[in-house]
Amino acid sequence: MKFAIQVDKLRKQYGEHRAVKGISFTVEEGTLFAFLGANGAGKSTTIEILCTLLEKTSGTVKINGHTLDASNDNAEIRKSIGVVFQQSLLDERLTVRENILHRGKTYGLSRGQLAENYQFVSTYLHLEDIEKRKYGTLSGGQKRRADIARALIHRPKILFLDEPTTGLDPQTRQFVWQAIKQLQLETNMTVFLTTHYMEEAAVAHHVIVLKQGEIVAEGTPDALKTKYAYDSMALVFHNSAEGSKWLKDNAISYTEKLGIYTIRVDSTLHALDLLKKAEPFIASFEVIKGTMDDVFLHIMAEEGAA
Ligand SMILES: Nc1ncnc2c1ncn2[C@@H]1O[C@H](COP(=O)(O)OP(=O)(O)OP(=O)(O)O)[C@@H](O)[C@H]1O
Repeated sequence: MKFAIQVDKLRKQYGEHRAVKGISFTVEEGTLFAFLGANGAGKSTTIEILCTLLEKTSGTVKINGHTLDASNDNAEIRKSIGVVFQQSLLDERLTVRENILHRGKTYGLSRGQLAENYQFVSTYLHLEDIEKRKYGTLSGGQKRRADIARALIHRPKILFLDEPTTGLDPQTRQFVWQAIKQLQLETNMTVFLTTHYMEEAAVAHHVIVLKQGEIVAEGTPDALKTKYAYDSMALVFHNSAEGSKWLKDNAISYTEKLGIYTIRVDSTLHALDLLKKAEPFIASFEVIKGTMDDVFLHIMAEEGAA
């Protein structure tokens, strides 16, 4: 197994404030890695350190085999990563194409290589319709596409994205997110992202939940869902009194709201088993799968609200 990122006991202190408290984790090459956390958890601080933009207080960090803060390594790290932050870095007065090509030149790419790379980013981010427009005139979603294209022009091994879809409308968010996922899958690039959207974290290979500078949970989305979320089943009975009696007689705990009885189930098969037994009483039912939202809420509640 090859690691794109290795972080060991990373700490960051702003004066007296301990923003990151000795976290350790690894990111496998070619995976999509999601960093979750409530506001102020330390996500941006961590990502800025990994991208060489902020000095760490202590700990070791390796990016693509280069050790952060070792001689010349930070320059090598910068060449091998692409970064998209919440604030854009593109020039409002230049066209999208000019902005991206200008960025490519700062990496010393040859004319041929630059043209090839531009074609690559343009295809993935669908730049055809916006490349001739000035960056300052674009919508939020169009800007985001250009931001990501700029970060990819030198074909980095790792793409860092700090809340890439925050503030976008749902349709644009979906579009940008599809492009990121497709890129990751088809080019085997490592993608490290912070996000507030649980459905985005749900498709990551690995998720870390950060709280007040510490890792409070990590694993695959499935493992986290198994541990922190559960499936439930909503039942409507022909006769509520008879239905609730059946639940009580079978020692099944439930909550009830407006005649809908919700019970916890271990799995879909468990739900099926219960349905067979309670069939004479049931007018309708719905099995509700546990979500990453449940995971996040559960972890936040468990560890005390931020
Ligand atoms: N330059 C700074 N000086 C002092 N404290 C800071 C500085 N930058 C961040 N902090 C503090 O460090 C903690 C972590 O902040 P950080 O921005 O990394 O969190 P975050 O998880 O990215 O939050 P958000 O989701 O709101 O962006 C917060 O308590 C924040 O107030």
